[in-house]
Amino acid sequence: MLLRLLRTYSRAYRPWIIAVLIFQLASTIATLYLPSLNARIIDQGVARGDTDYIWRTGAVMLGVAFVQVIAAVIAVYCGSRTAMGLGRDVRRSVYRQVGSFSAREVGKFGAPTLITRNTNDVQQIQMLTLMGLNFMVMAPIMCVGGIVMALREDPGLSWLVWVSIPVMGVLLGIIVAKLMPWFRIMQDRIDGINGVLREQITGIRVIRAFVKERHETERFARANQQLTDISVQIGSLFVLMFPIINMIMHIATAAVLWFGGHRVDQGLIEVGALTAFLQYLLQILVAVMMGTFMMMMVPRAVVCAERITEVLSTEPTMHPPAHPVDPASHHGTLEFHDVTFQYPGAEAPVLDRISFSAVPGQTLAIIGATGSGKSSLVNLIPRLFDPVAGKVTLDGVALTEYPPQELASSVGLVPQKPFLFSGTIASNLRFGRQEATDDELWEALAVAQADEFVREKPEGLNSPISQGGTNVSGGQRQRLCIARAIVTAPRVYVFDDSFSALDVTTDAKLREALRPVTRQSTVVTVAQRVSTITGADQILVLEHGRITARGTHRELLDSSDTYCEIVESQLSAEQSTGGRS
Ligand SMILES: Nc1ncnc2c1ncn2[C@@H]1O[C@H](COP(=O)(O)OP(=O)(O)OP(=O)(O)O)[C@@H](O)[C@H]1O
Repeated sequence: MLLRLLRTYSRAYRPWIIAVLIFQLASTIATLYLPSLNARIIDQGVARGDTDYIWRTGAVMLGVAFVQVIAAVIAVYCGSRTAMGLGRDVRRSVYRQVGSFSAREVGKFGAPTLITRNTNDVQQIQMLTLMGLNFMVMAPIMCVGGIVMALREDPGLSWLVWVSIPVMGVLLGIIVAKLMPWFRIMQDRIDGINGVLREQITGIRVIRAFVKERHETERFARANQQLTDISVQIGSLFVLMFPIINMIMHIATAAVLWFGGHRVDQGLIEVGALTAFLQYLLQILVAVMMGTFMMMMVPRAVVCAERITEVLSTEPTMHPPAHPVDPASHHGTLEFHDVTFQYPGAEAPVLDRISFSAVPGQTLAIIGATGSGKSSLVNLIPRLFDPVAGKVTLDGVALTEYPPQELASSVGLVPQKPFLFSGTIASNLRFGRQEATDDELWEALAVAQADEFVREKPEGLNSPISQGGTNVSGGQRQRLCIARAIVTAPRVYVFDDSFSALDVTTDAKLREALRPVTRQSTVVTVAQRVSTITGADQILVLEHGRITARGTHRELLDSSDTYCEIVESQLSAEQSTGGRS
């Protein structure tokens, strides 16, 4: 998974990677050459008192060291560019993929893990690439080159090399095998803590209102402790790792000096060669150490690559049509034909064989108990979900065959939970139609009964809006969302309980102002308050996902007991008796 991901995304950086290889090779060869030059200075210069030789070889050493530094700097630069670019590309792909997800896929993963996967997980891959390009090239060359050079200096001490490397290798294998599942748990726990934090920050007001701070603090503490526990567990292996490597290096040094000293004594090698051998052995072990460091990162990166690939390979269930059909007319006639809808994983459908049609210039209202499926129904209109059976058409064309852009500009949804983006009031209002003029924005605000409070703000249309629109009140947010839909001038307006946060007077004024604006359009409105839908041309009564009655307010008062119950529970006794007579 990791290799496939790296292979795919490193393709664009081939020239840079080749440059890294060349310069790392140059730098490593230079590093390997230095101890042997040093040995020659000792054996042929110092031991024989040949100052000229020392100067000449010293100058060569200086030149080699200079080449090594320059090559290393260039290699690190190229490696960093590659790693950062690769990270950016993976992030972009994940972002695009998540952008193509329908609510179904987003619901399957959950927002916190999608965020972690596109930030923390990609960062792990980026780090591995960076370290890999810097160390993974250098470490094997240094290791093999070091072995060759060390054996050239004294084959008699070669057994020291053959013993120390496998010891390190076995240790590494054990540790990497242990780390792999732990890293998977760690990434899951990062998801967990992100999820808790996100929920708590979003619901901070509710938490305070219900004095649940202590409970929530404990919940966070639990998630935090779980992450800490696994981090400590992983850390304890890291802590063990480096002393073990150090110990092996010290034992190897002592062994080289002990056995090498005897060989010098016996005249089998010279002091300079012994020094070079020691330096090579240490270089080999440092290379193994670097490899170890890399290996430590690999298990975590493998887990991250799996998680990223899972996102990238998830097929969005909602496809844009292969051959989009442009409707012959653009009026806004909306029809549901025997539509059944079920949430993924749910046991039963939430909408059962729903059929109705709504025509331009008319208002269709949907009323029903909480949980009866009103929001689910209207969410099908902008194609947030697709029905599992039946079809929804707009001007005679099934939504599944609509060009996505066309559908987006045809349906203006004001969601139940109004949401604004960080920016300004103007940038939010222009969300659906960038070219709208300031005058048009003010007109929309006036209809939405929001112009007054916007005018009161010193910066007017340019007043800042914070993420989610948290710096305006619930009612103001709702009105701005209504204004945003008006600016788009869609063929179908969908108001999902969009007037609930407004007081009765503002609600009435807004409705009055909306009438001329929506004259040419179809209006679908979900309402809790009967008073807001009495003027609707058609009212659907929804019960457990089924339409149990339909008609105008008057017709329903005569025909639907459920509707009458709702009316009686909401309107004053005077109004309801007046209506029945
Ligand atoms: N994302 C979801 N996944 C699974 N089930 C869901 C999801 N959203 C809603 N439901 C379920 O679908 C049913 C209908 O919900 P819906 O939100 O459409 O009702 P509603 O009539 O709009 O309610 P309200 O008036 O409270 O907004 C409920 O039983 C709800 O639990």
